[in-house]
Amino acid sequence: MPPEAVQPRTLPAPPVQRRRIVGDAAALLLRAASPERRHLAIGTLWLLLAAGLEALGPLAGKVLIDQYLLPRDADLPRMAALLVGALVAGIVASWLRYRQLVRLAGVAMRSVQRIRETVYGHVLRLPMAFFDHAIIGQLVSRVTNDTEAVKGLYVQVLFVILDSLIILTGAMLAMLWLDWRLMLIVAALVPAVALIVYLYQRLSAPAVTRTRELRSELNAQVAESIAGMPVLQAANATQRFRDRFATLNEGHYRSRRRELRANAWLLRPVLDFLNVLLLAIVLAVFGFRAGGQALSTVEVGILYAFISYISRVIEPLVQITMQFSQLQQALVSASRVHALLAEAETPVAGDRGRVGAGAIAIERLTFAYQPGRPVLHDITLELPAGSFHGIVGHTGSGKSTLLSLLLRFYAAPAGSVRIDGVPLEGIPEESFRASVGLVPQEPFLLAATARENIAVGRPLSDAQVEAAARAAHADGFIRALAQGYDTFLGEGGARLSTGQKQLLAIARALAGEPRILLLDEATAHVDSETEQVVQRALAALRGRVTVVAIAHRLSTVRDADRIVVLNHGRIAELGTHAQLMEIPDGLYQRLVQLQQLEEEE
Ligand SMILES: Nc1ncnc2c1ncn2[C@@H]1O[C@H](COP(=O)(O)OP(=O)(O)OP(=O)(O)O)[C@@H](O)[C@H]1O
Repeated sequence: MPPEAVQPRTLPAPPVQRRRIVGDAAALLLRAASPERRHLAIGTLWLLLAAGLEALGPLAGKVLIDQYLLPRDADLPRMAALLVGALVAGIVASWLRYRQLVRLAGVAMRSVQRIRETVYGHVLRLPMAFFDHAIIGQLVSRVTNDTEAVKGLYVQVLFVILDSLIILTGAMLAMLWLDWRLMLIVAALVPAVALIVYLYQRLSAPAVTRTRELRSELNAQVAESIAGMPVLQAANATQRFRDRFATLNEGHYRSRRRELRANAWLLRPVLDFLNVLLLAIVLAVFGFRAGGQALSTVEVGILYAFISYISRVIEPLVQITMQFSQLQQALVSASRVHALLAEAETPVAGDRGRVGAGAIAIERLTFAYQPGRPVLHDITLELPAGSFHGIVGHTGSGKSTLLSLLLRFYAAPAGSVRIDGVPLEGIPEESFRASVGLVPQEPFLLAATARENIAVGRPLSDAQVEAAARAAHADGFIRALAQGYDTFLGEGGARLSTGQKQLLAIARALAGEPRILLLDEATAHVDSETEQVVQRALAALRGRVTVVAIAHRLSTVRDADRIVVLNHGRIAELGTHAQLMEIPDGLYQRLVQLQQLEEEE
């Protein structure tokens, strides 16, 4: 296998700072749980009460031993009252714990539901520049898997750790009351456990982070392979992708195994050993104090209570530490979700102005994706309302970039683009998107019906959808489908030809009744007949809609009011087809001649 096949395709992650991960995760939890403050407070309060009631059990046992059993004082009514009291306290405590855990489970699930919706909503508002670098599978993983793992964080933090801490505190307080010196011996367990957790974390944290990274890469590869399946199969690359997947998967298995080893060695066995050690120490202390004599009745009672409490201290500590590996994973996930949420959203546009007739004015527009490397230079252009402009130029000359700026996918320098006199950045989003339609180069279709694909969630009547389809000359082929407008088009419109998809995309853009229509090589993949259909559809918009069409196929824009010829990000020529053809040795003329040659070949 070639070495590059095993390299992960994502950039190596910067070393993760533990403190930052915990801080990010805490910020995310607080944010998601803030509407649940009341439930959290009540749940914690009742859990405290439950722990208090549970702590009474061994105390009742101590009193029973001290006052009745050892002195052989069979005061039956009092003994029965003590036992019934302890039983009722136990039942109430169990009921309270059950109710509160159900309550906190609700808090956890609602919070995660909220986080997932927030993350998805946030992703929808991210600027296009973000998606230039995003890997789809990893993003999907953030929205689904990582948010699910955050639920683990809630379950661990809220249920196990909170509940365990409360039980622990209750038992420690009871021991403090019984014999503070013995309590101090038991309390020595807490730093010992802290040390174990620290060691565990040191050993397993890199493996936990790596496991999650690899899982996300596995997702990314599956998503990418499915999206590019025709290319993969045609290029006979499936074996290579299988190998790469297997290597990633093997890495995932190894790092998961490392994690589990640390878990298996450090957690339960060490804690169980500490439990035994502690019992031995407490028994030794009692033996030492008694100095060979029989224990007094008071001491027997205390010994009984202490042995009960030690198991109550150990069990929560075991629970907390056992949850640690999951907690680690959940923390990493939460911090990644937090990082995604920290990505700056597209700035909110102003609230003045709206698109009217659709006149576009571009003035001295210079734009760079990377600082210092402009791809558009000093563009000045007037596009009157209702006009039809074609944009042509060689590959990489900046045509799509200009369109992306008109679409506000990237922020154009303030004031350099105006629509009806209003700076682009000042037009409210709703009004802007409703007035500017796009027909992209790759017509993106949803796995839905033809009707839904034209409406894309907008509240359009059937008549409006069908009128748009007629205007795009798509009505004929849609009606010929098995269920007409209600025909399911398959994932990505798999049941349509490329030309039909393109007409559908035009219908979708027209259905919004835009004032401005932008087309990005809408005829690149269609046959000459469909191209003529598109041309007729565009011609019908003349005077009503401002049309800007990028075209590789020059015949599409031949009839445009003006054709803009871009060359290395600058306007090289501007005029009608006839005017441009007259420029001696002109760029446009050469493009036309080249295309004629290609067609003849
Ligand atoms: N998202 C991006 N990030 C960085 N550089 C980009 C990005 N998109 C395009 N470029 C660069 O900007 C330049 C102009 O690209 P653009 O896509 O606008 O050209 P184009 O004329 O539309 O090309 P084509 O006809 O091939 O679609 C190119 O050099 C390209 O590499």
